[in-house]
Amino acid sequence: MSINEEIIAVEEEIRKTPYNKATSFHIGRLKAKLARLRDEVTKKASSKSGGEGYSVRKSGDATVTLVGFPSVGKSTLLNKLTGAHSEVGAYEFTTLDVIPGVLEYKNATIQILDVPGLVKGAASGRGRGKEVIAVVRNCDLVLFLLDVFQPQHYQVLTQELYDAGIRLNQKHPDVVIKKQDRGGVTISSTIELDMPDELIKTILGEYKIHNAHVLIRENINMDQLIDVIMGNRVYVPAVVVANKVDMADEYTLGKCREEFPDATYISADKEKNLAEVRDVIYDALDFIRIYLKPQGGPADMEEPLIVRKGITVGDICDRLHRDFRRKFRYALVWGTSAKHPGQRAGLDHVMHDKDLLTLIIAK
Ligand SMILES: Nc1nc2c(ncn2[C@@H]2O[C@H](COP(=O)(O)OP(=O)(O)OP(=O)(O)O)[C@@H](O)[C@H]2O)c(=O)[nH]1
Repeated sequence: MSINEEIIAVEEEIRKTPYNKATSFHIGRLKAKLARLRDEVTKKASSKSGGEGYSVRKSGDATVTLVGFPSVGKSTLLNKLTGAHSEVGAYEFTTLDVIPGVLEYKNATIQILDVPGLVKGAASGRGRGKEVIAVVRNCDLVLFLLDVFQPQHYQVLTQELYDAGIRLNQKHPDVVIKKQDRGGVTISSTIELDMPDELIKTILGEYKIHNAHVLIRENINMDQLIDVIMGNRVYVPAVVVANKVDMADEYTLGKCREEFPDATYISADKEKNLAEVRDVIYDALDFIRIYLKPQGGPADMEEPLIVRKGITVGDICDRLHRDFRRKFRYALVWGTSAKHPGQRAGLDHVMHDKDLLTLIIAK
């Protein structure tokens, strides 16, 4: 049996097994096996491609990947948003390589990548899918572009990315596994868990983890536990945009809206609602503005530094100059992240939107 056949067999068995307390251990083992098999396939696929770079170098403040089936209008949207010259064709697979475009919006420079259509089987290395996956793994936001006539594509696309270890609109589970040399598995949790300890131990056992401290701070399911054990998952935000509304009748549009009430409905070709797409991208990227204030002088309120939410003083040092972290003495912070105006802060201090920052760097 090939790995892909094995995967199908295990998936089938999971689907067929009714979930209850008695079968949960069996299912847990199957899921662990499935995750391992999928990982093997992904690794094989990437080693076959010689590991050579398909990736486009990241530039700007954030990178967005357009993901969609062939001919849904990705090249058209990219061109309209950024003025890049991605070839637009009325046939499938016009995008043969990654085409980067740059969207300048509200002081942010956002790189948008149009990648070859993701087709079923991408995670297993079919078509050019594995290259798309490599790009998606490294981006900051996935923009699913759907054809309003074919919303069912969404399911295929998200499943494809899921199988390749990409988790959309999810946070890394709040679980820490510390492997030990002996002492068995000890589990501590700060909340009540649906999964019994024995099941957690069974799943860990599938990965030959027999001695470990496990700290769990949220009510996770089996899949999330496996994600933590595998350790190579990426967590990426995603938004949905439905295209070609100019051709859609009320019924088609209504059906799509029912399924995707939060999607943005556009016509890339007729430039309808493109401003909304820019806002959706900007908001989903969670940008914040930091105003740099030279010591003793006024802050530069004209050109804030555009960074992502969660950024620390240390990260900002790295961005400004390669020596700043090493020569850093302390920072002064004004704004909502500061306990009081002009609070002294260290490298780990997390900045908020519209904070003012002074860096004191040794000469
Ligand atoms: N009616 C209509 N047609 C559109 C719209 N956007 C794109 N198209 C057309 O759809 C076809 C495919 O568009 P592309 O932008 O090449 O699609 P793509 O997703 O980049 O396709 P691949 O490169 O094959 O992955 C072209 O004929 C476009 O003119 C739209 O909003 N409305």
